[in-house]
Amino acid sequence: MIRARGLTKTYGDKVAVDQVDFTVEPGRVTGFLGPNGAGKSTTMRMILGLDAPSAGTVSVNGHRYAESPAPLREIGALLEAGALHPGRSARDHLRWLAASNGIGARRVTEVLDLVGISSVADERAGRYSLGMGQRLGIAAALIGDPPVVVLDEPVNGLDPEGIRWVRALARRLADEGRTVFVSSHLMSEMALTADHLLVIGRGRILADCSTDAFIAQHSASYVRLRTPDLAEAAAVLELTGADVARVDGELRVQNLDPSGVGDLLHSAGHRIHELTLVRSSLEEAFMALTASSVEYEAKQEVAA
Ligand SMILES: Nc1ncnc2c1ncn2[C@@H]1O[C@H](COP(=O)(O)OP(=O)(O)OP(=O)(O)O)[C@@H](O)[C@H]1O
Repeated sequence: MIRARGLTKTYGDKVAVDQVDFTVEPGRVTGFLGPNGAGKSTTMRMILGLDAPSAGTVSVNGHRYAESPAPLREIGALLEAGALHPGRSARDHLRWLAASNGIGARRVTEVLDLVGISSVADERAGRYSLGMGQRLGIAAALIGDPPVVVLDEPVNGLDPEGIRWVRALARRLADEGRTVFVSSHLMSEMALTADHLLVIGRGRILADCSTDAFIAQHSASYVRLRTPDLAEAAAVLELTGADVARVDGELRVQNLDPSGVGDLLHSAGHRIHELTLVRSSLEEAFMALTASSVEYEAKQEVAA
């Protein structure tokens, strides 16, 4: 598992990650969700020992990454695509990685098959599409058969088939009992991929809960009502304690379901032109949750 305690990273005056505590558990996909600049990559770089924390600690399987005798067998990571020698083939790149970590050459063939690029494995990586590059990056992450896998924005730039593939792979890795930590700035993507969510904004953890709990808590709904008798209908509904707002010539009703609204208005003799249950999207919930952090960023930049 991955465990962060008081994890902090500052760049000059800028606090990129601010006293963060979290645990990423094995056997499930944990989504690391936050808007651009929230601190996801910085956190992941600290997990991998690529950046030193300014304060606090982060450990992988109980110890710091830098203390691991065989890091690629401990944790596999996809950080950014394209950090690859363009003249080298996928197979050579993976062979070199395997050899320098004491991993047998057979594993190279296995991971090439696993990510589906065996047929182009001897081509120069410079010719690869973005999707193929991402698959190669994932192959490199998995070469040591690590129990912990960290993927930073793995679906960025992928086509729908590639996105589905990454999702299925993350699921399979978690089902095998691994710790899978995947970052994204897209709520909709995380809702489909992750069992558990860690939401970060302005370097702070804003939510740490199951995806189901997040959806239940944040996907607000209301009943949209169109009627020629707006004021009277609102009065009838308010008498029952419903929360009624008048917006753009319609009523928005909370605390009552559509059949409750319909029955009440019918018995009071009002005509109904529309009765719809409207659910706010998860994307909206996520934007609302992280809005203050984004606003703060924007204001800071304007001030600077
Ligand atoms: N090397 C650095 N020097 C100065 N500031 C940095 C550095 N790296 C990151 N930052 C700042 O730290 C904050 C967090 O950045 P980080 O890249 O971790 O965010 P992120 O959530 O991964 O966003 P994105 O999705 O845009 O990559 C940002 O405000 C960024 O500008």
